[in-house]
Amino acid sequence: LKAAKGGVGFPSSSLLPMTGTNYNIAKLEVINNGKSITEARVDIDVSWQSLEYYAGIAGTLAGQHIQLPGGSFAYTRREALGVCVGIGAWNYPFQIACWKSAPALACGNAMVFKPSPFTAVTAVILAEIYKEAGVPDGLFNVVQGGAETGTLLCNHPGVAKVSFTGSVPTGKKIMEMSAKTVKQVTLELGGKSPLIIFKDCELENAVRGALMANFLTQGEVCCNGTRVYVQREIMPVFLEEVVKRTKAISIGDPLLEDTRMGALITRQHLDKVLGFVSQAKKEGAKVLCGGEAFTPIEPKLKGGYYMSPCVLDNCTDDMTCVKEEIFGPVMSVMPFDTEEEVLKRANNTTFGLASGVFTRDISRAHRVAENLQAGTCFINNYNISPVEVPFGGYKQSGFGRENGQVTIEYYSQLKTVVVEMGAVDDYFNC
Ligand SMILES: NC(=O)c1ccc[n+]([C@@H]2O[C@H](COP(=O)([O-])OP(=O)(O)OC[C@H]3O[C@@H](n4cnc5c(N)ncnc54)[C@H](O)[C@@H]3O)[C@@H](O)[C@H]2O)c1
Ligand SMILES: NCCCC=O
Repeated sequence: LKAAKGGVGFPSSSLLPMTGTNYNIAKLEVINNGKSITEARVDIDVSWQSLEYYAGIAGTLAGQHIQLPGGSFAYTRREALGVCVGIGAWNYPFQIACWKSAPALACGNAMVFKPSPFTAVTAVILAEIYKEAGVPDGLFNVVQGGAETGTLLCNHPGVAKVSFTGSVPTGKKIMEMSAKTVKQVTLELGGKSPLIIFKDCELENAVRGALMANFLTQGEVCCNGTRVYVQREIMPVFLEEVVKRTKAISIGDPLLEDTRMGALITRQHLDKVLGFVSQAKKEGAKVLCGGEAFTPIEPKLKGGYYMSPCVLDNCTDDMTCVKEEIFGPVMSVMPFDTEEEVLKRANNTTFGLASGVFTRDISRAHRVAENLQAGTCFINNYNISPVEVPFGGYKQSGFGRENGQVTIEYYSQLKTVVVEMGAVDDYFNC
């Protein structure tokens, strides 16, 4: 099971069949969400890696010793916040529950977790796993429900912190509710991330990267690089390759080993994504492939929420498909000429979750990473999120981080203890 190390992406070793509990959770996640079994396995691997990582860190939490004059000193203690609420989105149900609860529990907090009502099942499995591992009753709790339940949790005076994963509009409400009792907040919100492909890139990798940046989990990934900027000279060859491979993606029963794209989350969401494609056409974009409801051959899959992955050409920065988060398998491709120009265009958004650059020029790669206004920049890859690496947004994509050591700071508070070793000053002369 430890063969797979990685994140959203597909380390090839993670495609090995799994057995036992992890495989059962992955299957449940497929039924929960509709994503392919190969992806769900990666999600479950990333999830247990998060539990192991923070369990290891728990014993290392430490403060600082500060020497003061006269032998006095101060020290700091990292302490728990109290009851933390976790509210999750439906695209990575089990993984989100682990990314929030593992650091929360490692820091000594209790957590009440509310999954999305569209994917209610696997968070309960996590609660069972914690119980089996010896976590005392009441330390990790799952409550089911939608906006109303989430509102009650955010307004509860006994809650110290809310860690939220979801859309920007809901994130704003969470912040507003939490402000009433000055709760700490972590917001992991949406994105419309740029992926910049320079003409000196390794084209094969850039094409694979563009698929990774757009079509995992049916395109329902917050950090997807859906604004693909391609340097003009290589646009024809890039488009030819990317369209050829997009057309070859196998869509169908997500429980089958060969399937690489399952079903979208709901009929309503499928209609919304298809609506973005229609709007893009009206605004002048050209559909190079996909963008339609898809009916797999198997009779039992009729009526499923499938769509063919879509590549849009002739896009411009002012189009709806380029400005708004679609959260479906729709890639918008645009040409650019210079580094300066593409950086300006890439940063011209209220989002700032992720970004990517493909180039062989090492100086350019780091310069572009420095200048992109996003919480993550992938160089020559995309959508890799190992548990050791902090993940989170800039601008309206949120604040706070998940994964990595830094997340400890978001689930704990610092107490300072000041120790006097001499006499107290007779300042008042009395
Ligand atoms: N940055 C990240 O790490 C990350 C990860 C996954 C998804 N997302 C984002 O999530 C969005 C898609 O997920 P979604 O449709 O589930 O988002 P959403 O905002 O509709 O819902 C997210 C969660 O909030 C709850 N909720 C809804 N209204 C609420 C309210 N008023 N008060 C409290 N809770 C409320 C929902 O029940 C659900 O559990 C996309 O925008 C995507 O980019 C971000
Ligand atoms: N697995 C991390 C990606 C979550 C974003 O949707």
